[in-house]
Amino acid sequence: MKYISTRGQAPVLSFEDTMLSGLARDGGLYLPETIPMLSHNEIAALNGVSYEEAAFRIMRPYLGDTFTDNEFHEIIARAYNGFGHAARAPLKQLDSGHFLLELFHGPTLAFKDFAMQLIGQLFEASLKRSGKRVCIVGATSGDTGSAAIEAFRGLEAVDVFILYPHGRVSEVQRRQMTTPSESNVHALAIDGHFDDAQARVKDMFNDFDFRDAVGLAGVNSINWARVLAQVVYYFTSAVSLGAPHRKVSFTVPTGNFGDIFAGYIAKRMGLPIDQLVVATNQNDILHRCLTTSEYKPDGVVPSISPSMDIQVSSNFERALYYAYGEDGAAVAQLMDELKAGGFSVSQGALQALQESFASGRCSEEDTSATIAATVAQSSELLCPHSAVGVKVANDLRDPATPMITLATAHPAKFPAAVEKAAGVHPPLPRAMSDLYERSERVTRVANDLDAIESLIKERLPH
Ligand SMILES: Cc1ncc(COP(=O)(O)O)c(C=O)c1O
Ligand SMILES: N[C@@H](CCOP(=O)(O)O)C(=O)O
Repeated sequence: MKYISTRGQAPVLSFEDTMLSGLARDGGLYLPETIPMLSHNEIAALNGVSYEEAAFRIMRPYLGDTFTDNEFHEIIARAYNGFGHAARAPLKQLDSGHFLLELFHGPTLAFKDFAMQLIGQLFEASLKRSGKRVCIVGATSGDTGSAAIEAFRGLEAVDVFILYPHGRVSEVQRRQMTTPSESNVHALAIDGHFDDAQARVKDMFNDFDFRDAVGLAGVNSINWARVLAQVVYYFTSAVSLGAPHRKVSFTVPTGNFGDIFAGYIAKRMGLPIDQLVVATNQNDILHRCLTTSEYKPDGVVPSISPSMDIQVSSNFERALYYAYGEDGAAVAQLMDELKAGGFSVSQGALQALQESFASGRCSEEDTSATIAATVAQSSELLCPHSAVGVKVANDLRDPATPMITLATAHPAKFPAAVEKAAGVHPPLPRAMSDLYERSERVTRVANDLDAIESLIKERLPH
């Protein structure tokens, strides 16, 4: 399996090199040259197998000869061993025809653990074999950072620097990033919002001297392996509701477009998905683009679902690549226009996007009201991101088709918003109950590329 860039001008890479290199050298994002299909029978045969076995069967075709089957089985087993639920991604029924896919039973209580725990194991196995060392730099609005730090803390051949927007993540998210004591992990609080942090990370990848000097790697969803790992739970949940013999729909709380894009890949692999619904908070650039064709970032507004406070949605580029008929030059042109303020999607591409994705927006008031109503009706305490999904799913769903809404984080990561909405305090799981007593280690940084690069170079072991 070979991987190509959305902008068409970067070297074609293997799975392993794609995983270790992050952003393509032309600024684009890597995608597999072809998307492998699973047959009707292969999908049906996923029914009743463990999450780990399903993960093996779904991801194996993408890996080429990077690992033997045996090695890959062991990597997957280690990745999901620490999850707090035997099913890994259990489904709960909310009401007739509406199901919640709980993706928060991993070590940092958000869906990011599904990919990050796996990537931690993949990196470790690959780097042990090659003897190489990498420097991971990531941007986070809260959950990617904590999942990355958890997955890579203490690893010999990896240093991790996570940029998070100062004052714009929840206290639990911040503490998950700032309290690990291992010297190879570094939390950096940047003056700015998530889009600034993500832009600086991409700048570092595009600064080839820096990139090559430090051995830069990325674990944001620019990394194809992140998206790939997230494809798995679309299959396992759909199959448990009767796929491939019947269609299901998904609603996905969306910010950087990685999770919903994994759903799109699942559909292209043959999973019979009816609606794929993008659910946004008040930072609704994706909903506006999918309904009007205009993609013009106009400033991030803080919300009670802070992990989705994003206006420059990285993986939308991958969706645009397919919507423009796999035309890398057209994507590169749009990304240039974005740098200058924004772009309009062509009519043909908009139609293609609308054939793949529906969308809706949830206000702050509706987010709180959905948390309150859901706990009253079904005893399920939602985090604000999942509530955005549930509200939009209720607005758009077709009662004839089961709807699965992705519950992307545990309510205990956002206790203030949840308690205000529902009057219930969500306690942290026991393993984390002393989180508020642990001491924090964080460095405040300006939104300045040179300053951040210098700090990283100083901190790296010489
Ligand atoms: C809890 C939570 N929900 C939803 C999202 C949005 O996911 P994506 O960025 O893949 O669209 C995020 C951030 O990624 C998140 O942390
Ligand atoms: N919401 C994310 C933002 C980064 O997204 P990613 O999927 O590209 O890593 C977060 O929690 O950090």
